[in-house]
Amino acid sequence: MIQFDAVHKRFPNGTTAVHDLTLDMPEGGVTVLVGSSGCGKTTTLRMINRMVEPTSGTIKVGGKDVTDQDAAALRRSIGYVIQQSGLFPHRTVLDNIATVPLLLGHGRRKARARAAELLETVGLTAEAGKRYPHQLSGGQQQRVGVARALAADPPVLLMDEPFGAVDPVVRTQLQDELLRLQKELSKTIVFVTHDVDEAVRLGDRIAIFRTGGHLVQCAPPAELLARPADDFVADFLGAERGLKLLSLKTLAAVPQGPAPEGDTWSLVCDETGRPLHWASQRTELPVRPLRDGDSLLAALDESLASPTGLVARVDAAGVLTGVSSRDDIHAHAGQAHADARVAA
Ligand SMILES: Nc1ncnc2c1ncn2[C@@H]1O[C@H](COP(=O)(O)OP(=O)(O)OP(=O)(O)O)[C@@H](O)[C@H]1O
Repeated sequence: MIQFDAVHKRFPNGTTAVHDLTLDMPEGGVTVLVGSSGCGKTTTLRMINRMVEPTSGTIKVGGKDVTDQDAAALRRSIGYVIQQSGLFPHRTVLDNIATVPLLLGHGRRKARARAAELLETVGLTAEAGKRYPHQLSGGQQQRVGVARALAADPPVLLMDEPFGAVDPVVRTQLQDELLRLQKELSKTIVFVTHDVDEAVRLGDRIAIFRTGGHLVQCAPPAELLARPADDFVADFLGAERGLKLLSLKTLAAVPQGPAPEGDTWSLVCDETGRPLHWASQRTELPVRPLRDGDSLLAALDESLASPTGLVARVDAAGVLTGVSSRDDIHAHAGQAHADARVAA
């Protein structure tokens, strides 16, 4: 757990970057800091590992006041990932990842073995480990940045716009990877972003700041979307709050029935039962089969694209389990909103 208690940061030039911040960031969860440019997100993050010192107030990590600890040792014990990956250009990828374990006194062999393991964890090949950072794509460099931050197995990971400089497709992949890793590792993560969708996707809790370093609201994404504290938060979350909420709910509970046969449209599957397309006498249209873990938003989208309004459901192996109707999906979407309003 990371605890901010009445933390204030005023820079020598008179700028107040963080104003009286009291905030708990739960252990093993992802707390996302969002807000417009200059509202104090990075300053908040950097006070956790003492790259910036607060003017007043206390910050505790795991119950210990950070100012009671040696700043360099503290920094090494906390993973830190930034937008431009911050890799050493003249060291190979493997050596970059091994940096902190080496600093911590692990032998060279052990540090490199750990680095090789991590390379795989973040989805890179052993061959990539031999290259230099400039020989990797932006997305790959960010993966190396994450691997390097994880190398000393720190309980806390600070991530400052780590996926801000890559294209939307790679960004989604990196978010997926982070969610997968987090399921296994349960780190306490503090993640800064400008992107509301990224915040909703990754955050267990989202803290919204406004200019002057004021925290406006901190809540789980569903609660924030269902009941923003004020107009600032509502505006910041954007017009499609309802749809964003549906991105948090899965399709699992929506009933399914058998696929239609002998109708105008039929669902054609291959010999193993995997859906191929919708077919009528005159034409074929694509099908996007969904799994239980896919979102209600994806289901709603597919039900609108589907010529029958039906969504093909598949199991983990991609084999058809049934279809769900647009009406049933819509009903669950409405229920998700009602539940969020009650829970908020
Ligand atoms: N070293 C510094 N000296 C003076 N002012 C600073 C310093 N670092 C940051 N600031 C100011 O403090 C405020 C908060 O900055 P910070 O970088 O924390 O915001 P941010 O929310 O992370 O912004 P962005 O989203 O643009 O990265 C800004 O007004 C910034 O100009």
